[in-house]
Amino acid sequence: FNQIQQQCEQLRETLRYHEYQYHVLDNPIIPDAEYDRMMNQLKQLEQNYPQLITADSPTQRVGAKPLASFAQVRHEIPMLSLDNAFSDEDFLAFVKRIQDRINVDTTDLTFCCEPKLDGLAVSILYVDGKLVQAATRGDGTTGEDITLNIRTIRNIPLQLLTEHPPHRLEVRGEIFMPHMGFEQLNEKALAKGEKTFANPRNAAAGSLRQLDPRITRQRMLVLNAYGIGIVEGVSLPDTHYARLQWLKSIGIPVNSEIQLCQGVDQVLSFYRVIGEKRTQLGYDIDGTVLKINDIALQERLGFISKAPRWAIAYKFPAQEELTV
Ligand SMILES: Cc1ccc2cc(C(N)=O)cc(O)c2n1
Repeated sequence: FNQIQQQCEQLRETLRYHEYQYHVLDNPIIPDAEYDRMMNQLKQLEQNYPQLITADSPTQRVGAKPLASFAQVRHEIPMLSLDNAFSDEDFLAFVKRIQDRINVDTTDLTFCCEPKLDGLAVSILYVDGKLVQAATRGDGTTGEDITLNIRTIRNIPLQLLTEHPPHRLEVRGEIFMPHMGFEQLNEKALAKGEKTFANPRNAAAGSLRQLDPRITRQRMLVLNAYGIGIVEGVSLPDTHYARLQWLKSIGIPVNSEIQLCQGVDQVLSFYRVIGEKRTQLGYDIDGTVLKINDIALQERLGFISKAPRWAIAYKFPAQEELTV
C-alpha cells in the first residue's frame, strides 16, 4: 500500500516540476502527451485508493459542486489602487514629488517597470506552502472568496516549489484572459447562442465570479504576480525586482516583460517600447506600472490615502474599440 503511496507522491512531484517548467519558465521539457499520461496515471491511482488523495495533489483543481454564494474576505493589508499618469509631464511630476520628499538624484533612481495587465487583481494566500485561500481585490479592504475558482487556473501552483516555504505568504497579482482564450470563449458562446463578452477583462471577471468552478476551469485564465502582501517566516530581498524573481523561483508566474530601468529616460523609453509591443503581446494591457525598486525607499515614501507614493501607472491612450 505505501508502495502505491510513494508512487503517488513521486508522480505529484514530477507533475509539479513540469507545471513549473511549462507555466512559469515557459520551457516545457516533456511533450504534453507525456504530462497527460502521468496525470491520468495519478488520477487512476487516486481513484483506486481515494484515501491517498491529498488536497494539494495536482489532480485536485476542480471544486465538486457550485457554491451558493461567495464568502467575504477581509484583506489584512489593504489592496491599494495606483495613481495614474497620462503624459511624460505627469510622470516627471511624480518623480519630482519623490525627489522633494527624499533628496535623491533622478538618474540614481532605479525603477521596476512592468506592463499594466488589464485583468483583475487577486490575493492568494499560501500557508506552509499550500494554497489555502484566494480573494478578489473588492474595494481594497474586503473581497470575495474565490479560492475554488483560483485553484482551477493551471499556472497557479497549489503548492509552492520550495523545501522551506514561508509560514504565510500572500501573493498579489493580476488574473487576465489572453486574446486566444477570449476569442475561443466568444466563438463557443456565439455557437451556443449565449451572450459574448465585450473584452477580455470582462470575460476574466465573469469567469472568476462564476459560482461553479467547473465553468471557471474551462476558461483560459492566467495569473501574473506583481507583489507580496502578508509574509511570515522568511526574510525577503530588499528590492521589488528581486522579490519578484524570488516568487518566480518558488513557482509563482511573473510577467516576462518586467525590467529594471535606471533614471527617468530609461523609464520613458520602456514606456514607449511596451507601447509598440502592445499589439503583439497576446493579452490586453492598458499602460505600464513604474515602481521605485528599493523597498526601504518605498517604505520611506509610504502611501497617499489610497495609492502608494512610490508607484504610478502610466497609461496608454484608450485603444480604439477592438472589433471582435
Ligand atoms: C501596488 C500595485 C497595485 C496594482 C497593480 C496592478 C498591476 C497590473 N494591473 O498589472 C501591476 C502592479 O504592479 C500593481 N501594483
